[in-house]
Amino acid sequence: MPDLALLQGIHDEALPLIGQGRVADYIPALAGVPANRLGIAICTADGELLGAGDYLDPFSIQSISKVFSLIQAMSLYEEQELWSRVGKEPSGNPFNSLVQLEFEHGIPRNPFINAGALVVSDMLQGRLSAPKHRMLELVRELSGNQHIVCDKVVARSEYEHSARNAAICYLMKSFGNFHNDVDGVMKSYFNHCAIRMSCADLARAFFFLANKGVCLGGRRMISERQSRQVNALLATCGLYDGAGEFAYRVGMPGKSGVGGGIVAVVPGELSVCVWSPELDPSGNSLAGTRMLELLAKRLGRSIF
Ligand SMILES: NC(=O)CC[C@H](N)C(=O)O
Repeated sequence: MPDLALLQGIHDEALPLIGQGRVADYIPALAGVPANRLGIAICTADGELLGAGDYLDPFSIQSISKVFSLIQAMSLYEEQELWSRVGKEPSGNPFNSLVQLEFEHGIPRNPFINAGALVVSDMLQGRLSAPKHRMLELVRELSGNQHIVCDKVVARSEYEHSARNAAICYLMKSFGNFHNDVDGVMKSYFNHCAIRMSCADLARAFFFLANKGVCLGGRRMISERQSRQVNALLATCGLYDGAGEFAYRVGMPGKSGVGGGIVAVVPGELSVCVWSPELDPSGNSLAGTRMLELLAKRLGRSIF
C-alpha cells in the first residue's frame, strides 16, 4: 500500500531531474510557469488521498482534458458513430502532427492527440449547448472540487497561437470530418486545455477509471466496459509518441499534458497524478515520468 513516506521518497528522488527538461514555450502563457515545481498525489481504492511536494498547486491540465472530452462524447454518441470519426491506434507521431492526417483522409489516429481531440470537440459542439460550462461541471463533479476554473489568459494565449491547430481542423474539414465552425470549436478546445487543477484534483478526478467507471461521489460516469476501453486507449495512445517508452517504464494507462501533468491508473487499486512542468522531447513531463516509474517499481505494480 502507498503511504506518505513512499510518496515523499519518490518526490525527493526525482527532484534532481529538474533542469534537464524544457517547459513548453509554444504557448507563451505556459512558458512563464516556474520550472522547479514537483508534486505527486495518489487516490487509493477506498478514496483516501495522499500527496507530497506541490500536490495542491493548480496547473494547466492541457491534453489531460482530452480524456474528459472523450468520456463526454462516449455518453452522447453511439459507439459506431464516434469511432467512425476517430481511430484507436497509437500515432507514433508528435501530438500536433499534420502529416499522418493527410495520408489517412482526415481521420485522426486516436482521441488523445490534438487532431483526435479536435474532432471530439467538434462532435461535442454539435450536441451540447454550452460545452465549456459542461466541461467545468464534469471536472468539478469528478474531483469533488467546486472551485475549479479555466485560466482565461492561457486560453487566450493558445487562441492567439493556434495556426497549427487551425490547420489540423481545416484539413479535417476538407475531408468532411469536421462539421462546425473551426473558430468556435477551437475556443472550446482551448478552454478545456486551460482548466487549472492540482495533482490532488486530478488524482481524485481519475478515480472512476480505477473504479470500473464509478466516480468518487458514487455516480456511474461510464459503463464498466467503457472504463476498460478508455484504459486500453490510454495504455496505447495516452503519451503521444512516447507511449511505448511509458508502457515499458511505468506500465499503467496514463495521459500527459504539456502543462507537465501526467495522470495514471492501476485499475482496482489507485489513480495517481504527478506534476513537473519541464518536458521531455515528446512533450511528457520528465521528472513526472520518473516519479511514476519509481512508484510502479516500489509498489511492484504494472498492468502488464
Ligand atoms: N499536448 C498537449 O498538451 C497539447 C495541448 C495544447 N493545448 C495544444 O493544443 O497544442
